[in-house]
Amino acid sequence: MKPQSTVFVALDYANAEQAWPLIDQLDPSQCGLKVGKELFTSAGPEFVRELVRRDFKVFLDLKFHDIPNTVAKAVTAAAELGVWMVNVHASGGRRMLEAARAALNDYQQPPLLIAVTVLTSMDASDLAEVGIQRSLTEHVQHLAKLSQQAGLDGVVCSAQEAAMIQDTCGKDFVLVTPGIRPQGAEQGDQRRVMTPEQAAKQGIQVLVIGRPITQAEDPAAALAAIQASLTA
Ligand SMILES: O=C(O)c1cc(=O)[nH]c(=O)n1[C@@H]1O[C@H](COP(=O)(O)O)[C@@H](O)[C@H]1O
Repeated sequence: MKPQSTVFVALDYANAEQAWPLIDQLDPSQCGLKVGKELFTSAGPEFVRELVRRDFKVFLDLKFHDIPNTVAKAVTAAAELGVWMVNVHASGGRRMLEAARAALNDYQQPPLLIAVTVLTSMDASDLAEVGIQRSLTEHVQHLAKLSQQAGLDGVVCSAQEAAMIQDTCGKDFVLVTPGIRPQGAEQGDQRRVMTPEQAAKQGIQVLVIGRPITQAEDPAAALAAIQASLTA
């Protein structure tokens, strides 16, 4: 039996006032919440603390990518907020990843530490343009292995790469997949997408879904429909 996938709603709203109407309709035992750059920049750490107080699992998606000392301090600040998961960019390199890992060593219940491999908005031509010579799949695999060697708990990747990473890194390595699009939903800026049903069948632990929920006429109903499709 494959582990059940948890949907994390990407709260990509301009401010807290716009986010609360949806959050108020959600059950913390049914989904997690992702706070990214837009909302964190406007609503700040107190908003994140309030979500934690309300028992939500919070994925703080600030994709830290900086020198090792700075990233270590930033993931420590995230742990102090009580978030469930925090991410960094794998392309920050081994020493940065190891510094982030070491920074969380003293916590009894540290947040899951996850590395972004290749953004799901990128395709092969985007990668070639930034000078990566190997194929997109090979690059994702390379960064996943590096992240695992550095002691991270898992990676962010496209659901299209899930089986390959499970083969390479094992099934306990946590996979977090954005770029999830229900059949017929607009792809927008995402390039490597998969439906929620297909992704859940692969035993991906965390499905990150934003606009198909937040831009729906009734976001809570859109989330409920996606969740029903996962267990159908
Ligand atoms: O780390 C992430 O969450 C992330 C990594 C990635 O490769 N691609 C990606 O889309 N994300 C985030 O996942 C969310 C996807 O949102 P939608 O495309 O609206 O479903 C956004 O908040 C992105 O910032």
